[in-house]
Amino acid sequence: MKVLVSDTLAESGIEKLRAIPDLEVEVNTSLTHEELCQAIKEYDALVIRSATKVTREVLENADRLKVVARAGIGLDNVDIDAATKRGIVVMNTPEGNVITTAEHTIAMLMALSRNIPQATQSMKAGKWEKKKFRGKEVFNKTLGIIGIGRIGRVVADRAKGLKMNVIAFDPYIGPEAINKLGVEAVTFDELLARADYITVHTPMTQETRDLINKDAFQKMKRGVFVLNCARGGIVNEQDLYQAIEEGIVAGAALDVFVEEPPKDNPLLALDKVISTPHLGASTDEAQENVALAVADQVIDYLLHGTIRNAVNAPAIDGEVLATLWPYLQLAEKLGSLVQQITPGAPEEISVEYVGEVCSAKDLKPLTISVLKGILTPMLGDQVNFVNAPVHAKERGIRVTESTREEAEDFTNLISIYMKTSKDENLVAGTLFGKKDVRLVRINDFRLEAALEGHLVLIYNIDTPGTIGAIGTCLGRHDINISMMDVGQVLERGQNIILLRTDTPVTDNVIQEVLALENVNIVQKLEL
Ligand SMILES: NC(=O)c1ccc[n+]([C@@H]2O[C@H](COP(=O)([O-])OP(=O)(O)OC[C@H]3O[C@@H](n4cnc5c(N)ncnc54)[C@H](O)[C@@H]3O)[C@@H](O)[C@H]2O)c1
Ligand SMILES: O=C(O)[C@H](O)COP(=O)(O)O
Repeated sequence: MKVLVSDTLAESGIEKLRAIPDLEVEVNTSLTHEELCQAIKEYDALVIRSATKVTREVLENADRLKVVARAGIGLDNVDIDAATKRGIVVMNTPEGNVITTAEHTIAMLMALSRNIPQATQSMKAGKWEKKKFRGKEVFNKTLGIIGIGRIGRVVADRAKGLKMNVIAFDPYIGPEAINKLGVEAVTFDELLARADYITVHTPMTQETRDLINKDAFQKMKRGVFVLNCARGGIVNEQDLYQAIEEGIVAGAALDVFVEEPPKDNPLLALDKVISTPHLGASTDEAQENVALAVADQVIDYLLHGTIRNAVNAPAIDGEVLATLWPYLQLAEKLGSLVQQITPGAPEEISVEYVGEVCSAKDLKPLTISVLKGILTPMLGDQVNFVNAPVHAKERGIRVTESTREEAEDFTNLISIYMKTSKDENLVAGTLFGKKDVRLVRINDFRLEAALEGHLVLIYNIDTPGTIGAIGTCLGRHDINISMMDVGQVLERGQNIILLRTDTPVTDNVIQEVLALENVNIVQKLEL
């Protein structure tokens, strides 16, 4: 398998990837977008940081690509929807540069307060401007943190060490949880009104784009300092310029920009603005962390199918995957079976988990496996574990999941009910031992059949000689039956027969079986 590293990655990560004999690793950090669109066709994995733009166009050319792996956090340079549609896992390494970025924020905060970059520049020019660069203490000042996630809370911790009063606004974290960090939870407007320093640590979303805009600046204290070490555009650049000109903002520290590298950005010319070229994560330690983490994640996914830190697939670690693995197979096989026996467009899918299987921490991967099983016969290879829920949603399929811990006949059971525009069916299966996948129910029929290979499902009236006639018919066509299982509903005198054959059964043989006396329905299945 081939891995392309298209942004600068610490050598340790590249070595780790190269140490895997099954991986061929190419490093090329100078590809243009057009070149990447061409080159990507050959690769199974793409490793990036923030410079490579993984656009829809790149992904449309990525015929073999299985994973886009970001050494770092922000994924706004990746079209995640387009990747998901194509079944490409997008993963990042969310932990490795948190401390480094928080430290950079603190460094910017101190540099801003004491005019360190400007004073350095002035001295390099041979000047001694002591008066000009008088600064401010941060002691006892109020720091307002917008977005108190991984980085925000490390910033809070370090700022408390500087004896600042820390307040924070984060609508997705309850006030109690924020207060527990020793940080006062406040509303957005309160933060704007009270803070001497405002720092943003949110992701770039529709909601956070231009979050700090003209209106917000109007609500701030005069003389406030503003920092953005998160993403360019969370603080609106034109409005910031204006606020500095109007004297509302005494200084700004920017590590990130709407356009990177910035072209003719007037903010950079202002004395009151200090800036770094997206250096938040650029320390030896952080780069080592993210490079090693991304290499591990790519290896785990390409070689073992273990998905970690994926933003478009539920995360399953190796251990959980090992436990869930047989259930994932069972879920997918049952999904495939119910789809193949139920004609029409799926409208409703209800999955019930019974018994031991319920002890799995997260059943979502199993339900996704069911969807993958159902959709693959309809949509082919384009469906996978990543995009199955998206396809189901697009088709307006209602999917529900329920659990029942007390098992009856089986220690574990997965049941799927599917209603389509034409029919409805219920199938259920279990694991025998630790990993043998078995079908145990189709509607009211109980049976016990392995779920694999070329299968023929026959509904017939329970009369002597019918099974013999079916066997003879297949024998005439040189089709060997390797397994047969019969389910009965005695009171109705009805049978279902599930046959596994060594070779696929052709349509004309199916018609012949259907023509036999007492045979009502014959369906070919592939599992
Ligand atoms: N400058 C750099 O080099 C650098 C390095 C790493 C991360 N980053 C950026 O830092 C930012 C934060 O990263 P993180 O790992 O802490 O993310 P995180 O997901 O751990 O935390 C983000 C927090 O923002 C909150 N949030 C979301 N929308 C909000 C809103 N409208 N108002 C207030 N809070 C909101 C979330 O609830 C969450 O708690 C991201 O934008 C990331 O891309 C930059
Ligand atoms: O989101 C991140 O991890 C940071 O913005 C770092 O980006 P970089 O890897 O390009 O330095």
